[in-house]
Amino acid sequence: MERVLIVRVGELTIKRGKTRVEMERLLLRAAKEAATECGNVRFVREPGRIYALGDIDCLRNKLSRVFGVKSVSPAYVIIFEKIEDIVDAALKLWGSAVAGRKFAVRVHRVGEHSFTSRDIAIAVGAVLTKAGGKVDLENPEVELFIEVRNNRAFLYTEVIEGPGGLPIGSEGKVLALVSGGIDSPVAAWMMMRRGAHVDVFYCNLGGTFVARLVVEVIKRLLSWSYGYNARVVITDCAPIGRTIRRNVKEELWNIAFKRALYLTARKVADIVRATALVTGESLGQVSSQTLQALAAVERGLDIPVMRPLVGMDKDEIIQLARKIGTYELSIKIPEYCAIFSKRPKKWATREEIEEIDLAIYDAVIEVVKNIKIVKKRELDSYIASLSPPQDIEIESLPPDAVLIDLRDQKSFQKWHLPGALRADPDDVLTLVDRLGHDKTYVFYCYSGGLSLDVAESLRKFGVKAYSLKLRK
Ligand SMILES: Nc1ncnc2c1ncn2[C@@H]1O[C@H](COP(=O)(O)OP(=O)(O)OP(=O)(O)O)[C@@H](O)[C@H]1O
Repeated sequence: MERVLIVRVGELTIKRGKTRVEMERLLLRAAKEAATECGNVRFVREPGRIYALGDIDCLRNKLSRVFGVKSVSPAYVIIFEKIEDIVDAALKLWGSAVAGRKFAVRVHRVGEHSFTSRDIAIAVGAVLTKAGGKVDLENPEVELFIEVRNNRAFLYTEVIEGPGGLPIGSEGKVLALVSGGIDSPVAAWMMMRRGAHVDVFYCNLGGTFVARLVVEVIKRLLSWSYGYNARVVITDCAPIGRTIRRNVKEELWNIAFKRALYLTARKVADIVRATALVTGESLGQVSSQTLQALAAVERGLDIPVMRPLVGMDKDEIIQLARKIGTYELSIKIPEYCAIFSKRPKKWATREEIEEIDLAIYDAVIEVVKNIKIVKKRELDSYIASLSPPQDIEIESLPPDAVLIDLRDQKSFQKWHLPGALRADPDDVLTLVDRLGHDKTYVFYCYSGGLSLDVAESLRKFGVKAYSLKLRK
C-alpha cells in the first residue's frame, strides 16, 4: 500500500476559468516551497485536491500551513478491482487498532461502481467487529475514513485543518506595519491568508536588542509566506523620535509618532509597490484606537489602510497569535517608547495633524532615505549581524555617572545599587531632559537586554549612555 498526503483545497474551488487555473498554479508553487525540507516530493493534481508523495510526516506538517489548503490527510492508497480488496486493506490497516475500541467507518465515493458507500461501510464494519472493535457511529473513539475515487481507495484516520484562505499571490501586494507586538503580526498573517503578497515595515525607535527580537517575530510570521520571498523594510526611526520631542507639543507625541509611522509607511509602499497599508489596530482596544483617533492619523493619506483585526476581541487575537507561532516571541519584547507622553491627547484636529506633518516632514524623508530592505530568505544572516555598539556594556561605573535602575518599584525597594535612581523605560528621556544631556548615564535592569536597548536609543538622542553588566 502506498502512502500519500491528500491536500484538499478550500475557497479557490469556487473560482472559475483562468482565475482558478492561476490560483491552482500559485497554490502548487507555495506547496513546493513548503515541501523543500521534505526531500524528494512528487505532486499530482486533481480537481479540488492535490496528492503529495514522499516523506508523509514531514509533508503533513508543512502543507497544513499553506494558504489555500483546507485540510490534509495522511492516507494509504490502493488500486482495487472489487469491494473485497478495500475490505482486506481496511482489515490489514486497522484490524489491531480497533480491537477493544469503538469505531465508525465513514465512506465517500466518486465514480461508477457495482456497490454503494453503505455496502463498503457494512463490509468493513463487519470484519473490524470480528477483529474485536465495536461499531459506534455517534461517539466513536476512532473514525476510519474511506474515499473511493474510481478504481482507487484512500484510507485514513486524520483530517488536519489547514489555514484555508487563498493562495499567496492571488491578490495584490500590501505593506504590513509590524511592531513585533501581539496584534500586528496577526493582522499581517490575515492578509497573507487572503492571498496578498505581504511585505513588512518595521520602524525601530530603540536599539539592536529590541530590533533583534522584533525581526525574530517577523521571521516567524514570514515562515508562512510560502511562494513569496517577502521583503522586510527596517528603518531606524530615531530621527522621528528626536524631531517629535523637539518640535511637537508633548500631549501630541503619541499621535505624532503614529502619524509619522503612517507617512513613512506610505512612502515605503511606493518603493515596494504596495497598494495598501495594513495595521494591527482593533476598534477601541486602547485609547489611541478609537474611531476618531484612527480617522485623525490616516487623514489625507491617499492609500487604503486595512485593519483586519478591527472587529476582533483581544483574546481572539491572542488565540490566533498562538496558532501562528508569534505570540511566544511577541511577549518577550519589552514595550517602551522614547516618545511616550504621560497625558496624551486621544485624537487631533485637522489643524493639529497639519502642524504635526510640517514638524516631522524632514525626519520622515530622512528615515525613508535610510531604509534597509531585507528579503525573507536573508533574515537569518541579518539577525546575526545585529549587535549593539561594542563599548556600550560596562562592568564598573565611570566617575560622576548617573545610575538608573529600570526594574519595577517593588524590585527597586527590595534592593538596588547604592545611589541608583529608578525610572520606567518610557520616562528615561524625560528624566534625562531634566537632569541634563551633558551627563553620563548608566542603566541596569533584570537581564541586561532592556538596559542595553535604552542606552543605545539614548545615544541616538546624543546622550552618553551605558548598560551596566551586573555580576550574578
Ligand atoms: N514601531 C512600529 N513599526 C511598525 N509598525 C508599528 C510600530 N508601532 C506600531 N505600529 C503599527 O501601528 C499599529 C498600532 O500600534 P499601537 O501601538 O497603537 O497598538 P498595539 O495594540 O500596541 O499594536 P501591536 O500589538 O501590533 O504592537 C500596530 O498594530 C502596528 O500595525
